[in-house]
Amino acid sequence: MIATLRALALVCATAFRVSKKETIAAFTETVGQILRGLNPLFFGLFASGVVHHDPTQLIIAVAGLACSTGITGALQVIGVNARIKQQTYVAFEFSRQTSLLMATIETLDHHEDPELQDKLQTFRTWSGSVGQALNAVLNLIHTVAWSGTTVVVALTADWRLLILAALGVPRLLLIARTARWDKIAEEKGSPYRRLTDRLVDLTRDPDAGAEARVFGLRRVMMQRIRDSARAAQQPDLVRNSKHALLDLCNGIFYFGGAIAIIGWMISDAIDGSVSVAVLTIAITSIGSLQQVSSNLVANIKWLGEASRSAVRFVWLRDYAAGVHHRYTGELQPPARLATGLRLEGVSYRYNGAEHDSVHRIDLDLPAGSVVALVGENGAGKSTLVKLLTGMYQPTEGRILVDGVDLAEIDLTAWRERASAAFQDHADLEFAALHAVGLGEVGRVDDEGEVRRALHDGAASDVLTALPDGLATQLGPSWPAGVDLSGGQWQRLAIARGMMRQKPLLLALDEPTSALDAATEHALFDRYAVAARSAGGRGGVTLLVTHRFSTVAAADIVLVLAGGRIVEQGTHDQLMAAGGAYAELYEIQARGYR
Ligand SMILES: Nc1ncnc2c1ncn2[C@@H]1O[C@H](COP(=O)(O)OP(=O)(O)OP(=O)(O)O)[C@@H](O)[C@H]1O
Repeated sequence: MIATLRALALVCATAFRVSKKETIAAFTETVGQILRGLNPLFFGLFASGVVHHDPTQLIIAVAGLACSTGITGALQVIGVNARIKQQTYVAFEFSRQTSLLMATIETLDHHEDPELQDKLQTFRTWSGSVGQALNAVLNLIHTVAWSGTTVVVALTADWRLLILAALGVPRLLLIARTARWDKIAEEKGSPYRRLTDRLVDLTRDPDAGAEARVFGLRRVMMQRIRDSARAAQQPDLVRNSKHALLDLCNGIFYFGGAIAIIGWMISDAIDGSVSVAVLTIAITSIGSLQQVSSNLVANIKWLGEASRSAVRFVWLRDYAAGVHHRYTGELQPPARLATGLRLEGVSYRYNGAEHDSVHRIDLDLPAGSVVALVGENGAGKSTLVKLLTGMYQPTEGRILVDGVDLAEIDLTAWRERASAAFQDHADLEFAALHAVGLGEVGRVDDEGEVRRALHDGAASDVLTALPDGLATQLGPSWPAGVDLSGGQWQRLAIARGMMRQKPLLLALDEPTSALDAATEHALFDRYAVAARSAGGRGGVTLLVTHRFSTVAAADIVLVLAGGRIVEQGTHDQLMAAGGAYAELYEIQARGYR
C-alpha cells in the first residue's frame, strides 16, 4: 500500500511538474461531476411540478437541468482536452526517464538475468499506463464526487435507496481480490510475451532469416510464435472470464434487489405514502446508483493498473539506483598508468551458474604492455575483458589500477579512460563519420580524428569503398543506405575503439573474428607496434583471440582454459616450454600451411 501511494505521489508530482496548467484545468471537471449528480433531484422536481401544476418547480427543474447539463458539458470539454495533453506530456516524460534508466544502469548483468528480464518485460508491456496514472486518479476523484452527490440526492428522497446503494458494496469489497487476478495475469504472461517478442524479432532479422530459409524453419517458427503468443494470452483469458462471471453475478444481485425495492416503493406510492417526486427520483436513481459501484470498480481497477505500472517504474528506478550504489567509487583514475593493472584472486560467476567462469586469477598486466589473451571457446576470455572494463564486478578478489581497487574508482571515469572493440559489436547504422566518431562522443564530428582512427584500426580501405566517404549512410534499410560485409562492420567497430586517444586500457575482444587468420595476424602486429610507439602512455593493450598463431608480437601471452590462466610468457618462452600453447600453436599453424 505504501509502495502504491509512493508511486502515485511520484506520478502526480511528475504530472504537475511537466504540465501544471493542464493538471489544474483537469480538476475543473470535478465540479461538473458534482452538478451531474444533482440531475435526479431536478427530475424529481420536474415530476412534482407537472403533478402539482406548479410553474415555479417546473422552471427551477428545467433551469437546474439546463445549467447542470451545460456547465458539466463545458467543463468536460475543458477537462478532457487538458487531460489528453497532460497524458501525452506525462507518458513522454516517463518513457524518457525509463529509456534513460535502462541505458544508464552501470553493469551488464541485468541483461542476463531471466527473472529481471521477465520483470522488465512486464514493465515494458504495461509502462504506457504510467502516463495514465494521474488520469486514473482524476477519474476516481470525479467518480467519488459524482457518486457522493448521487447517493446524498437519493437519500434525501427515501431511506430505502440507501439499500440500493449498499447492493453495490459486495462488488467493491471484492476489488482487492480482482486486483490480485489482474496483477497475476500481467506477470504470468511476461515470460511468454518476451519469448514471442524474441521470436518475432528473429523473423525480422536478415541473418536469422537466411538460416530460417536454408533450414526450412518457417512453419516451425510460426508454430512457436503461435504457441508462445497463446501462452502469453492465456492468463488474460482466464482473468477476463473470472471478471465476466463476477460482473454477471453482481448484475443479477443488484437488479434483483433494485426490482424488489422499487416494487416496494411503487406499492407505497399507490397507497399514497410516497410522492411522485420521490418515486421519480428513485426510478432515475436505479441506473445511477448501479453506476456508482460499477464506476468506482472500473476506476479503481484502472487506477490499480496504472499504479502497478507506477510501482514497477519505481522498482526500476530503485533497481538502477541499487546497481549505482554498488559502484560507490569516487576516485579518479590516474592520468597515465605507472605500474599497470593487477588481478588478485579474481573470480566471476554468472547469475544462476554452478561454476565460476573465471576462477581465482592472479595476474599482472604491466603499464605499456601488449597482452594477448588466448584460449578456446568458453575459456573465459570475454568474461575477463568485461571484468576489466567494469561491466561486471568480481564475485571474489579485486582488480587494482596502479594499486588502487577498481571498486574505489569512479566507474564512469574509468570507462572514459578505457576503450574497446568487441566481437559482438554494434552495427551503428548512422553516417560513417558518426559510426566511427561515436567512439569518442566529444569528437564525433571531427573528420580528421575519424580518419586517424580508421587508419589506426586498419579500416581506411573500408572508407575508400563508401560512395560518399564519411557522409555515407550505413545500413541498407535507410534511404541511400549502404550495407557492409561482416568484416567491414568489424573494422569500423575497431576504428571506433581507436577514437579514444591514450586509453589506460584498450581491450580488443576478438574484434577480428570475421577476418582471415593472416589479416588478423597483420592487424595484431600493427596494433602492437602502434601501442608501443605511443611510448610512455602507459596504457595496457589487451588482444583477445582464440587463434594462437596471430599473437606472437605480444609482450605477454596468457593462455586461459576453464576460467584459469594455465600458461603465461612471451611467445618464444611458451614455444620453448612445449606446453599447451606450443601444442595448440603447432596444430593451428599446420592448418594454415
Ligand atoms: N551470460 C552468461 N551467463 C551464464 N554463463 C555465461 C554467460 N556468458 C558466458 N558464460 C559462460 O562463461 C564461460 C566463459 O565464457 P566467455 O564468453 O568468457 O568465454 P570466451 O573464452 O570468451 O569464449 P569464446 O571464445 O567462445 O568467445 C562459458 O562457460 C560460458 O558458457
